[in-house]
Amino acid sequence: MLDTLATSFQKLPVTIITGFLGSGKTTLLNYILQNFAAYKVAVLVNEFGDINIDSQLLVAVAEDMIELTNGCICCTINDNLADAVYRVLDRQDQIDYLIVETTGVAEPLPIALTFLGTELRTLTQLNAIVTVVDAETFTPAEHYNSGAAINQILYGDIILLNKTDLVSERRVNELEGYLCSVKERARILRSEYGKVPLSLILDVNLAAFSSFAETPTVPDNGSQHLNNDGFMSVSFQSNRPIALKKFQQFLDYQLPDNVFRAKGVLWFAESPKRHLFQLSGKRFTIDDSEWIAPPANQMVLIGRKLDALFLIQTLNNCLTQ
Ligand SMILES: Nc1nc2c(ncn2[C@@H]2O[C@H](COP(=O)(O)OP(=O)(O)OP(=O)(O)O)[C@@H](O)[C@H]2O)c(=O)[nH]1
Repeated sequence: MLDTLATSFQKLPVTIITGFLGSGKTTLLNYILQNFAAYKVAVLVNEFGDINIDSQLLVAVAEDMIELTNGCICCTINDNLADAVYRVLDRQDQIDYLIVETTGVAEPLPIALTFLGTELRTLTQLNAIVTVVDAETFTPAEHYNSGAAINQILYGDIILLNKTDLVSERRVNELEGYLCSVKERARILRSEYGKVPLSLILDVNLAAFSSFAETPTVPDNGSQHLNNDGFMSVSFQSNRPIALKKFQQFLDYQLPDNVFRAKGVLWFAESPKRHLFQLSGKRFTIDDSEWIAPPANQMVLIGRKLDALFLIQTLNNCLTQ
């Protein structure tokens, strides 16, 4: 019935952006939103953590954006993701393209199967899975510790070797060779800050050739991978400003090695600006912009076996008295 009805509609093209923690997914999404002007795009952004920092980093956070609730998309595959897609479809007169950004710890397969293995396949067209790889931090050995991370590569139709500005040409060539060897048919592209010709990653219809495109079922254990991989997130919020020196101390001496990724909007007592803090692997950046809401601190830290109490107490100690 739905199949017949759907033939009179244009299926909504869908691109899934996946990739390990901090690889550059939101940066790519921002670039797409700024440069895909001919299309009216809806994005579904999902975050691993209680506070949605990504939504604050996107340039076009408008009524088109539907945020999923906390937790990984593929853990809530039977309700949140599908519901959100139906909400987008309900307003399909306005939307030409759907982009789903997964969390860095998401298994891509259950997400893809939401589009391919349910009634949504009659209404949507999974176009491609784009996997962003951090050229600086990617090492096969570490990624193999995470089932989700390697599956992101294995199921990627397009692999974006990002952050090439941070590594040598030789390293990029080696990585490219490695990625070609584990994922023969993938389209591998190099990028800095996600900048690639959009015609190479959007509206490309590559997913039709993916190995799992014919798979008709949704796995029922999609929520297990978070526990298996051991990732967890810790959230910190405060309405009191941070003392810059104490925060520097925290970064230099107190930040545990098992915090792999952190991001947040920070309020420093010494500055009237809004500071965007990003930590990915060992590298961090702090950029400033103007406040668009009353100043406050919001930060999410992600890693394995985190000591939540220690992190929150230590960050609390960074606040001004
Ligand atoms: N030097 C450099 N930094 C980059 C590049 N792409 C992204 N970044 C930085 O890497 C950090 C993480 O980028 P995001 O786009 O937030 O990464 P993400 O994959 O969305 O992160 P999660 O959703 O937390 O997994 C940010 O500080 C970005 O500015 C790049 O090509 N070169």
